[in-house]
Amino acid sequence: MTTPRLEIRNISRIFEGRRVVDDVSLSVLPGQVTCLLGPSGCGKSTTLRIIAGVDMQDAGEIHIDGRLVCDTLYRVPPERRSVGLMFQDFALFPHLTVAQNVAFGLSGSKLAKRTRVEELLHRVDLVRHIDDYPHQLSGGEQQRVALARALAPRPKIMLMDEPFSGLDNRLRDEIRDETLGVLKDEGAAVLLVTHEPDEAMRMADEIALMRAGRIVQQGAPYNVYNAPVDRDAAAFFSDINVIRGKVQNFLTDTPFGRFLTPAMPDGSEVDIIIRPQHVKIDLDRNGRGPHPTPEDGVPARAVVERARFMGAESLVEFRMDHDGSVLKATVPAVFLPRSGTPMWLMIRRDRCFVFPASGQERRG
Ligand SMILES: Nc1ncnc2c1ncn2[C@@H]1O[C@H](COP(=O)(O)OP(=O)(O)OP(=O)(O)O)[C@@H](O)[C@H]1O
Repeated sequence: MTTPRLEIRNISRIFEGRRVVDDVSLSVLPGQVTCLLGPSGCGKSTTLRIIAGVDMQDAGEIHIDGRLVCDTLYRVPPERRSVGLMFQDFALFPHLTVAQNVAFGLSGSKLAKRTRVEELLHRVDLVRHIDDYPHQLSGGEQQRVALARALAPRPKIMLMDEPFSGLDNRLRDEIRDETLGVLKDEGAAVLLVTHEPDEAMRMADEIALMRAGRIVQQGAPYNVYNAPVDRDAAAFFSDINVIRGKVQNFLTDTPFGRFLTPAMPDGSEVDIIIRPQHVKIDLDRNGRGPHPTPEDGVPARAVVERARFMGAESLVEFRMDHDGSVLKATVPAVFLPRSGTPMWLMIRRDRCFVFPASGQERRG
């Protein structure tokens, strides 16, 4: 089995009596990108700062390549952990050229340093700017220099805290993809903090979903998206529709048909969750809809409340006939039916998640 490049075990951090990082464990293999994903304030940056060695945990251990670097008694100083850092506001030194910035953390002969600087500037496609100063570069170019500078000493681990959030949308995707390519070439283990699900889906080999100081789910993006552990985990990645029902004899009846709910006790309420892109829309034919199918269950009637064109897709909101709730559907095309148009909706059963009902309703 490969030894994780980075392993943190049962890390906790308490600020003013509040456990902002709560028993967090995770590992990152060499060459792997793990995204620590969660809403603002959930403890992502604190976790990263502890790994970097600029903050100290109250409990737990950090191991790099199988060697303990920090517990509550023993502590390798930050500069000896072979950790590269890249933050959103991790500014370049304004009075140094691009080459001098990249060479900043390097030791060795002048020639060896120059070779490494040129190699990295080739990778990030900035050789032509080697003697320029930061103010002569665009935001995206500065970001690439910061990446080259962080990678120059060949860190075993790269810690990145929202590194792309200062860039405008158009640039961001390009820089993300380019950065990923460079990180993969360099083979460092990467732990990237973000609150944006899209960024995590785009960058990560593995996502660790964090909430209120804890990691609630960890896995490949495909699994975290398609098999969320609970309703909030599902809702973190997209809008969701919630259809509530009551369990009877291990089954739950809904306007979209009957669902098997074997693990739920009789009389309990369940939330059946479906993402808008997995709602199917069909026309109303004189009050009749499509036939039920095993894949999509029973159609339920609704009228269009409003439809909006979003660019890559259209978002249609429906008012359901059976209880007046609102259901959202997205269509990857221009589809803008008039308000009040009757239609039939079906839901893809293989894409439904069933959880015990949570306290707060999120319908309509
Ligand atoms: N030095 C500190 N003293 C007291 N509280 C702190 C300190 N640092 C962080 N916190 C608190 O700990 C919680 C977690 O903060 P942290 O910065 O780790 O969250 P985050 O998930 O990275 O959020 P964001 O995405 O907004 O940066 C927050 O409620 C924050 O106010």
